[in-house]
Amino acid sequence: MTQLYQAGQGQPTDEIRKVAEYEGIDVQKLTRRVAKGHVVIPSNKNRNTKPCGVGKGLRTKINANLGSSPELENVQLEVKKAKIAAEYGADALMDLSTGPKFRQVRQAIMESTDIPLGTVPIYQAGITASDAKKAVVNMDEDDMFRAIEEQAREGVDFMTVHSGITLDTVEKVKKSERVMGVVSRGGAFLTAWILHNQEENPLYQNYDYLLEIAREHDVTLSLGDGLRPGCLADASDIPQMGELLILGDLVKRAREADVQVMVEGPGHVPLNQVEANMQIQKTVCKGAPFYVLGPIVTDLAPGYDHITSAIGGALAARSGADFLCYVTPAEHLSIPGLQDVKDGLVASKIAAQAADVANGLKSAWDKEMEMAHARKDFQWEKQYQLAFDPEKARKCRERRPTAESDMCTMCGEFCALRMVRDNI
Ligand SMILES: C[C@H]1O[C@@H](n2cnc3c(N)ncnc32)[C@H](O)[C@@H]1O
Ligand SMILES: Cc1ncc(COP(=O)(O)O)c(N)n1
Ligand code: MET
Ligand code: SF4
Ligand SMILES: [Zn+2]
Repeated sequence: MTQLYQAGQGQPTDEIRKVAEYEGIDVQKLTRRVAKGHVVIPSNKNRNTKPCGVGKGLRTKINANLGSSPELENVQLEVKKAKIAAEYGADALMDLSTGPKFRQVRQAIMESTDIPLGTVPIYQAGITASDAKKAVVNMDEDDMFRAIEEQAREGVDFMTVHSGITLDTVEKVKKSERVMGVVSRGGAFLTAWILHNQEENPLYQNYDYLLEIAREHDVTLSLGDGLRPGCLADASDIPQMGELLILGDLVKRAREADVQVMVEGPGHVPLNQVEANMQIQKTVCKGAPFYVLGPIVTDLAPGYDHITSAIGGALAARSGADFLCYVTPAEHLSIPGLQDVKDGLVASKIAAQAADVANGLKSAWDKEMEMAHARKDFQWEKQYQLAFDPEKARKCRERRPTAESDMCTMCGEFCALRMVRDNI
């Protein structure tokens, strides 16, 4: 019995009750939203985590990507990244490991954190095939479903499946005038597989089997955007939209099978197209939670893509996105380090809060009011405590202290707040 099934019977699950409490919303209302598929709570039956609700009316959530690559693999480093991500407010983690010790990394992350974990099982299938059969394109359907099943048993809470990459959408990519082709890693594995084998994507062809596994372990599916744009010029093009139409159909089928489902989205999108992208997804996918990567709104800032994506992320979350995948300053340049993880998270938290305030979320406004009062009253400790990055705020003030606490070195004795307070 899945959470979606229970919610459909009007029965709030323990997870629904907990999320309703954290978010300060009515349990029955949340149960209805889960039943409709407008909210998902990724929570595998085989793992205990702090439940995190994603979707309509809830605080915008943040995911932090981590994991090893063939170029850098250190299990303890990934555990440290997971801990820093959790410390700076990540609501979920994705282990995107592609190094040989991917199992150890996944296990260590699950053991050292209590927040929901997502994965992309096609990576495991691809790496295993690359190792045992010489190439990713030599993986077969069994390899794919074996990876999904193994990870579902281990307790992975949500899984990205690129089921929208099909013979037809691959054809659309070939015919298109895309500059960047395919930039999604899972999308590339499956596009290459289809081109090599000239067969339909098993994750599409046998989607019902995928749903069976997800239902058995109550895994939430995250329908991958394998054809997301990799540069501004490719945004909102025919391959991206063609894939989205398929995802809309797959959302419906997941819900009919009582499997929770969300949808992944772009990517690299000019600011003026962000809102339309959110509205189209919400319409085509019938209100399914939308999980976006950025969007990055200019490609001219490598080293600062946490900022380019926070700008896009704020507008996206204001326009319907529910879940922001952080982007770190290392994006497009290298695997992120610890500082990158922290900087990426802080930037996403800013984007999410900006959107939550604009969307009128009470909990977001409450914090803004607390900060306003702490500032007015020169309560520095309180300000640090409310800050997304307390350490940085403290360092900034303490490097130039003032003799009196009710001012800072910006204006000194001419402190505006103090001048008016003393004369009113
Ligand atoms: C889809 C997103 O996943 C990110 N991504 C892929 N692999 C890793 C990794 N090992 N660590 C962190 N992020 C990763 C990419 O940078 C892209 O933004
Ligand atoms: C928001 C989002 N989009 C995509 C992916 C998967 O990465 P990829 O598609 O590159 O395999 C992800 N982990 N999160
Ligand atoms: C081509 S780099 C791989 C990830 C990329 N940043 C993306 O938008 O998906
Ligand atoms: S440039 Fe780097 S991040 Fe982009 S697809 Fe290639 S290896 Fe991955
Ligand atoms: Zn990119």
